[in-house]
Amino acid sequence: MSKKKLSRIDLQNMKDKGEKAVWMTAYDFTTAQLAEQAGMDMLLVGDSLGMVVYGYNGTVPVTMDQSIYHTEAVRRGAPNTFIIGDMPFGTYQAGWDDAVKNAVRFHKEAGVDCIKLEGGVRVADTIEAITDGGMLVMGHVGLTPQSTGALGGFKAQGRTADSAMAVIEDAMAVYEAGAFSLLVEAVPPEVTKIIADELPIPVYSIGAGVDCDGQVMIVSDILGVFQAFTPKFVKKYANLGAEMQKVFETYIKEVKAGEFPAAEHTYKMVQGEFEKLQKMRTE
Ligand SMILES: Nc1nc(=O)c2c([nH]1)NC[C@@H]1CN(c3ccc(C(=O)N[C@@H](CCC(=O)O)C(=O)O)cc3)CN21
Ligand SMILES: CC(C)C(=O)C(=O)O
Ligand SMILES: [Mg+2]
Repeated sequence: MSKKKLSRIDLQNMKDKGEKAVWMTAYDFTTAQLAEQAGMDMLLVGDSLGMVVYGYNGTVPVTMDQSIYHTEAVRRGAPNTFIIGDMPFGTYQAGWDDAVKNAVRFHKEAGVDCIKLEGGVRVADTIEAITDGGMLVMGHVGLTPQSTGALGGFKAQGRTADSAMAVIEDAMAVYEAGAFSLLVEAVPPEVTKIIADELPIPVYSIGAGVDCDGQVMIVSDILGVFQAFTPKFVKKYANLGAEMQKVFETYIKEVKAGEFPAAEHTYKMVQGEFEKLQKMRTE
């Protein structure tokens, strides 16, 4: 099955027609290939890779190089899918110059279609600078995992009127700065609906309810392979972790018992060559 890669216009049309966009994270070639074959609208090479691939307890340690390597692999697996590069912590905080250069790296080295960065009012100028550079920016407001230090943990946002106002103001700032779309994370659905209704650009949710223009999930969560924690908003569509463990156990058992490899997993010597070899070794 070959499909045409979506553009920002397609994504905008989907919002305008009320058609949901579905995306997930991917960090490797194989997963990206399967997602493209399944018809995924977009793929995010999330800095969540720090937690689900590298085992850090947050996203703060993730580097630009790590993100580039994984994004290159995902692009090779999904050449016809809209790919979002996730700007790691520290690659856009120190100034526009840095931010624009790192956004350019994602495009030149990893072939992304857009980049995403976290924050609202405080990153509006940065979004504007990258947009002025001719690149597409997706905003990310609500729970912003790179600032869990400031937020006091991975906590849902917008649960009080004051906090909801702050999330809405962040969303407005991201839009006014020129972002082409916005991700809202871990916010009550009523607040997300206000944002999706008021902003003309597509508004997507992770843990922020159904009343918006699409959803994203972490691939390791929907497959049921990530065990360290499960956010409330995750739906596990399978328990592949248990399946994987069963495979590993069976493999161990069969090798120990001498049952694997069987004849069909081995190579045959060319006719007559083994006899020749035995003769050579006795001469
Ligand atoms: N595997 C994975 N899934 C994710 O959704 C995810 C990551 N990793 N890494 C980056 C961030 C971190 N995220 C998280 C992590 C934990 C909670 C969580 O456990 N929240 C609690 C409530 C905590 C509170 O409000 O105090 C919950 O019950 O949802 C939420 C989002 C979302 N992102
Ligand atoms: C929370 C999600 C969508 C994200 O930014 C990531 O996977 O890094
Ligand atoms: Mg991220």
